[in-house]
Amino acid sequence: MMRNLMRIEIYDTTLRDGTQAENFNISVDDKLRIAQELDTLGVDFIEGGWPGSNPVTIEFFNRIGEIDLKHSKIVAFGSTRHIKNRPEEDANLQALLAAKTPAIIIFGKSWDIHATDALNISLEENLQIIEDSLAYLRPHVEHLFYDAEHFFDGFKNNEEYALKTVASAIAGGAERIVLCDTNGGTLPHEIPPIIKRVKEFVAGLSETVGLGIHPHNDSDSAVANALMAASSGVEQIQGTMNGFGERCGNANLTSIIPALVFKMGFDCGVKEHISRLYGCSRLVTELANLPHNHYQPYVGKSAFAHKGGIHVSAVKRNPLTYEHIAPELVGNSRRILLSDQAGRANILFKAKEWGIHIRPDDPILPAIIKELKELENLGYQYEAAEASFELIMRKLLGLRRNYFSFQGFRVTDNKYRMDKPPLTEATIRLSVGGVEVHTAAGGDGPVNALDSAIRKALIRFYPILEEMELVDFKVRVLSGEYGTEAKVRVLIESRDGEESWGTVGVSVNIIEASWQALIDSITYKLMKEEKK
Ligand SMILES: CC(=O)SCCNC(=O)CCNC(=O)[C@H](O)C(C)(C)COP(=O)(O)OP(=O)(O)OC[C@H]1O[C@@H](n2cnc3c(N)ncnc32)[C@H](O)[C@@H]1OP(=O)(O)O
Ligand SMILES: CC(=O)C(=O)O
Repeated sequence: MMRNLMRIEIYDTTLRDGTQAENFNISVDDKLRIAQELDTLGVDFIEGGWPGSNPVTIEFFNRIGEIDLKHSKIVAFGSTRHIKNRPEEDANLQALLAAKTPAIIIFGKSWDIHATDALNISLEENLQIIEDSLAYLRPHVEHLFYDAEHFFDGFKNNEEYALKTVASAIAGGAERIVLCDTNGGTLPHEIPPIIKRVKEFVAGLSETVGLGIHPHNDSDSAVANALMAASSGVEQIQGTMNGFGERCGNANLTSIIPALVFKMGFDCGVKEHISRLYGCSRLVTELANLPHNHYQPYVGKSAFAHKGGIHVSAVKRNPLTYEHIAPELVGNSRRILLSDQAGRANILFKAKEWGIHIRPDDPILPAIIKELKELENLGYQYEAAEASFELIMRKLLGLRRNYFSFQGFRVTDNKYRMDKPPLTEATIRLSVGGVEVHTAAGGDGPVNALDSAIRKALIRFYPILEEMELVDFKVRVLSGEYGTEAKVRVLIESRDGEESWGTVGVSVNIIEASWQALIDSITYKLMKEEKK
């Protein structure tokens, strides 16, 4: 239910804190591409990096200045000055100014032990460097923010001192005090009373300074903490796309933004473009060359994937029954999965998607479900191999054409010298429309050789097969539950210029299982062309 229409700032730090995540590495070009997408999405502030820390970041700030952003303001990040330097000679503060951004944020210490033990300075000196670093930057920049590092831990340990650091930041000219849960240990119930106290304190010092929050996810509470902070009245939420960030990550903006917009009634720049969220989330993982998390709320591939028959049946009647929001709102889409947990509704949904007409009372329906469940019991799995199941469904309905007829194959691996890889060859026999073909081909391995031989045999009849390629090949050993033989399941993903599709094979023999999946893949491509 919409409760208010308060404006809230969305501040993205994927390009800074996100890059502090293990294995998250992106180039300057990637950073520029992400910044442009965040701008199109309507994020208010984009933290580009720490200009004092590395050449990639400096290049980013040089180049982003030449790009005309429509909505977002770029922020340069850094720390308070070093105790030994005066602000005007501190390299870090100078680098922040050289970045020539409309906004700067610096972090300082709120927790007394960080001043005394990490910086090795007195509590008084810490207050001084916070205030004079900000005061030095203030005249040079449109927006000046202060990241109160470890604020929640500092507040719990020494409330009076943590609040003094906030007072120093306000005295230095910060317009936002961003309360950081740097170690990510704070739990949602702790957020409202602390924010209430800080708001009262800040209100006693300034009428214009607002609060922000920057939660980390070490207790798996970063999103919840951000939402608690929003409902406690902060003006700015900081997080990253997909929650990438140091250690367990930052607050995930792909969960926070839809919650703010659709569930809490907040207004923000992203509201208008929120259907780009799914694409933006995928762009970030793609450029970082990381797998996208299927189970991510809102933007994961599985976020609106329905498997249980009961769910599918109800969703078809009214999606609200098992979907908390409409997937299209964030650019995602509903998916119906095929598995041994499917019922009639799953099959009817898929049939419709594949252009197959089956009436809900068609007596073939129970037979299709039975076939699906029996095959899954034998080790086949159709969630990632829907093309194989479409072929089965068409066969049961008498709608499947035989494009070729296989008579046999042989695969040999000849390890003729111990210091050389084996020579692998496949020979196959098949016929197309009564024409017999007997072909051989070599390959890097047995499956590659088999694939090459099948295509060599078929391509002169079906040149369209040139368009397709195998993009993924997965083998899984199916253990005890399927009997004493070690069965394997092979999943193949193929693609052409238009789409990708998955097929499956199961056998105690890996070559046989691969052959089944290969044949399905080729048959699916031929059927697809014919459907056109
Ligand atoms: C909570 C956060 O996420 S903060 C952001 C963390 N991100 C990063 O650290 C990534 C980028 N960092 C870097 O490239 C490097 O650490 C640099 C360039 C910033 C600094 O490198 P170095 O000068 O070699 O120092 P080092 O990495 O050991 O950091 C410790 C120094 O930073 C100083 N420092 C740490 N926090 C602050 C602060 N808020 N204000 C002033 N100085 C600080 C410490 O006092 C210490 O200096 P000292 O040894 O003279 O006492
Ligand atoms: C500033 C920051 O990244 C933190 O305190 O977590």
